[in-house]
Amino acid sequence: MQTTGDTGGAGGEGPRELALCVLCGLPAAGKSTFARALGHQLRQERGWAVGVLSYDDVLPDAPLDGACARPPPSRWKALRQELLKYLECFLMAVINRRPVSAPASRTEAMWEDYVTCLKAQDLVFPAELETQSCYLLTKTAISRPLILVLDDNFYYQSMRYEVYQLARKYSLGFCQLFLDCPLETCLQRNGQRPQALPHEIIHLMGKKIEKPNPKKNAWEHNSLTLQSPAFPLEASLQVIDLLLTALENPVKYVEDNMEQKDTDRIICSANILHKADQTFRKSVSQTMKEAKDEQILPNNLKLLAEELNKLKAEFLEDLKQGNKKYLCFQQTTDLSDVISSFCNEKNNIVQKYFSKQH
Ligand SMILES: Nc1ncnc2c1ncn2[C@@H]1O[C@H](COP(=O)(O)OP(=O)(O)OP(=O)(O)O)[C@@H](O)[C@H]1O
Repeated sequence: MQTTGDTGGAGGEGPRELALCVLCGLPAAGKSTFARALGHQLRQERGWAVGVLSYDDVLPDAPLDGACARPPPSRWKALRQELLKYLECFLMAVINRRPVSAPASRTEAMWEDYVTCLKAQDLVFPAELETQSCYLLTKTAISRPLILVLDDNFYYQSMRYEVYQLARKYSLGFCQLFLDCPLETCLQRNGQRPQALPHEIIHLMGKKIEKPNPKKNAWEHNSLTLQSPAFPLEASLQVIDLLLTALENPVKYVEDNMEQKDTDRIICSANILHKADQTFRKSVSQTMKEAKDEQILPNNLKLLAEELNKLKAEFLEDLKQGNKKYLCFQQTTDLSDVISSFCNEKNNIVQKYFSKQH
């Protein structure tokens, strides 16, 4: 193993290629098996450095509350976040070409397992004065594209988003691989493992899992779904493509703005809908009051109210969908065209009932 020599900063080499790859899927979908094979392939065929961080290897799996196979959810979440802090320590070391220092606040056994995982993949080695809390980066870790594969279920998008935020914070590449394995296959594979999870957990996760959804979440755009059990050769080309895209397109601040724009647009749309709803309601109730004053028959009053409410619902739906002539509403807060169109159609309906009356 070679050392980095002066780990205090090997400036002048420019930005290095570094990407985080989130691997997600149901328990026993084959994530760890896939991650190992992928790591091997990338090292052999591409000469890349790869760190597979299997959460199962680092997070405690002993029942802490004595009742389930894993710690209770709040503790579990805290542990996962702690692990991301450890990952951040490593990332900062790679980016700044410095030794990896242990965070002051850490769970000792977990930190040791984490470092063991990095050492086993030739990414760090202990500093000369072997202190438990300081490790040097290997040449492997700093001399080539580095892919860090995070292997866990990541079944909620919020779990994956935490990793994305880390990528954004340090302008790293980011991608997601979803291993889509039928529930039955997962149950069957799980049943054959020495330490099988209770089947109910897999059933439950099957119901809860939020697959990567690039249409809904802009930040998930660089995602790939692989159909398990078979991961054909073509898939590996797709995977390489995904990783190359991540390496070549680190998450940039501009995406932050795009996300903010998405959020602003959603808030703006909601506000516009609310405003339109209130205006339509007011207009309908004013018309109904006028109709009563005109002494329209009760049965006709009922029909008129139904027609006007239907019209209101249609207009709101059109707005929501950005349909027809209101397509541009998402970019504007001006509702005057929509309201005048609503009033015209409303007047046509009202006219029918008023003329029946006279
Ligand atoms: N493509 C495959 N074909 C057949 N069996 C497989 C395949 N991939 C994995 N397995 C088997 O399925 C079992 C679960 O695999 P693995 O540990 O890789 O899943 P996992 O998704 O990482 O599970 P967990 O999330 O619970 O850690 C193992 O016994 C493994 O040998």
